[in-house]
Amino acid sequence: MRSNFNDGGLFSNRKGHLHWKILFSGYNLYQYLIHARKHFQLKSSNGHPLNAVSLQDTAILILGLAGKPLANDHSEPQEIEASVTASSEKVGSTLSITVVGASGDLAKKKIFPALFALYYEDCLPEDFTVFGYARTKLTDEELRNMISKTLTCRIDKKENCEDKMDQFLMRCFYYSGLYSSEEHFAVLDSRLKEKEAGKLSNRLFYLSIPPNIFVDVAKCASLRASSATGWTRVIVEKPFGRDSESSGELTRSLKQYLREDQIFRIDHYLGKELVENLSVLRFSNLVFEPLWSRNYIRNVQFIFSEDFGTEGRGGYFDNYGIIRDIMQNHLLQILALFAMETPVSLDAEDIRNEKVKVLRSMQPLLLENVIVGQYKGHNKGSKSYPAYTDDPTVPKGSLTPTFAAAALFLNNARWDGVPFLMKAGKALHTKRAEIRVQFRHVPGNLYKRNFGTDLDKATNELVLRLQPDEAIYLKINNKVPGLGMRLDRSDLNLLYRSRYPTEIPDAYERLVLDAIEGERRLFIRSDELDAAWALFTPLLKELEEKKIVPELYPYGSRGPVGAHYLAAKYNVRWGDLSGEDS
Ligand SMILES: NC(=O)C1=CN([C@@H]2O[C@H](COP(=O)(O)OP(=O)(O)OC[C@H]3O[C@@H](n4cnc5c(N)ncnc54)[C@H](OP(=O)(O)O)[C@@H]3O)[C@@H](O)[C@H]2O)C=CC1
Ligand SMILES: O=C1O[C@H](COP(=O)(O)O)[C@@H](O)[C@H](O)[C@H]1O
Repeated sequence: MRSNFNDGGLFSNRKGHLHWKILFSGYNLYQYLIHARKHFQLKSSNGHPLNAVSLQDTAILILGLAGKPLANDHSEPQEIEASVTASSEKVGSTLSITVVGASGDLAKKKIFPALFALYYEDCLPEDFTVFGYARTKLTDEELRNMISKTLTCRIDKKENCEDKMDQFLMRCFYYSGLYSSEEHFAVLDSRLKEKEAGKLSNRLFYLSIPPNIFVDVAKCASLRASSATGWTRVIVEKPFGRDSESSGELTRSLKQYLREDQIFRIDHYLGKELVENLSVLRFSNLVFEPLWSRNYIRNVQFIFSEDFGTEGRGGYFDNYGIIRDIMQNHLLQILALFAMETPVSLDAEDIRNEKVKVLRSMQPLLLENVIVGQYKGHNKGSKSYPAYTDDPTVPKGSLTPTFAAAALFLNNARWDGVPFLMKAGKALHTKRAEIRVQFRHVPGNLYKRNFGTDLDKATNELVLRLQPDEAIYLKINNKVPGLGMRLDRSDLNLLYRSRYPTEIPDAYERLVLDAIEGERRLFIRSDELDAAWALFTPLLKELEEKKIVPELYPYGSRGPVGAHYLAAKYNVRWGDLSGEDS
């Protein structure tokens, strides 16, 4: 179990806790809290003592046991949750995780492996159960066989891994049911109760299913399989609608059955290590924050590229396209984190308040600032690569973009006039995700003549490579050693695999753990979602109404040339095409 608390400091540096220790010594509160700490102090990703409140409520609970009232129905949800969390320690508590859509691709590829990794890292509570739920008929054993194929051990920690896998699999069970059947969820509830054995239960539902059945499942889970004693939370996978209207409708429907604080809208890019590090880099290093504005930054680029097509997911993809699949969520979320003002604290609401301000400050996205593309078939040597429209699940003549580039602007004092460029594409020449920050020219540069006419090539560029091979590097101009005065471009390079020889956790591990711990910072709040859709919906409607034909690009190429013209319009060169990268 990950623990946040510094043993020596718990009571001495928190005045209130010291007070309680004395006040409740008759209940052996110290022992109680130490025990609670051991079992409940899971550390969330913001590194804060999340359960400090719970410990406080432990004291309140004891006060309650001594005759004062406990949180009632009028309390804030978090307060109830905290009191319940605390009371659970008396009777023992358990966590039940139900993966709805357990037979699907995401569940097998990401969710079960993330749960195993958390178990292996001792991040799950001692008492937990995992249930798979889907329509496919499977026995517990068949589910275990299915998921065992995708569980992996950490490269750097192999010891006891096989045993741990077996132990984990023994905690996994399956129930086959329909997504809209309250009766089936009632049976699931009784199966969960059997495993929970009368303990206080916290329940997490992961909706790894197509979006058209989100609401059915939220309804059935909420009405028939909610925990009666602990918290119930629901992780919802994207897509959260396909425009403002459908997203608003989805939010309203979900909120018929769930409170906002129970809904965890996942954007797995927010769980990526380098996206987490973006704020650390900026706010904890004096050298970056003063440069973080229009005064020093010429443009910022958010680049996503995959070297494979929609293989197998064409049916889903054709209804969404690359703008909805990648830009409206992953890239825009990173942009918001990048551009936000310093939040009041690292608390979820403070960070999300700042992000939403960025999203609301975006200038409308004009069609003239967007280019779209679609990959076409291509032969290379003896190998042939299919066109997007060769996918049998894609309608012939589809105009759905598999590539898009956009120039966005923010209407605020910090970023006025700075182009924020996004580029996302499938079936390109490489698999990569990066944030690139290109700085302005050095005014009155003494070494100007050493760069020749191409001053652009000599600007500093900060690159955060999110994947693969995580790295942060800064392109600088440097004197080539020797008697002459020759400059070249070099990198100050932080290559993660050299500096941190441990395996980086998958984004899903961090996010599932945060959901278990009630840490909402990396999940999308409904107002963020509304603002993100408000930005993209008019553009998407215009593209569809005007039936804009995407520019074709060969499978495995660098994408349509239109992207260069778009960047050039703002005097920008795409950083990933400069050919001098580490
Ligand atoms: N796969 C990925 O890499 C990613 C997926 N997502 C999102 O995660 C969610 C799950 O993705 P993924 O696992 O790929 O999805 P799948 O298409 O594999 O669906 C998951 C499960 O849902 C059930 N299902 C599928 N279609 C229907 C339908 N029309 N009606 C009712 N049930 C259906 C099936 O289970 P059964 O038939 O057994 O009931 C299936 O195994 C989706 O919302 C997706 O957009 C997000 C990011 C990446
Ligand atoms: O959400 C999605 O993300 C994946 C890419 O995720 P990554 O973590 O492998 O970079 C993308 O392939 C998929 O189309 C999209 O729905």
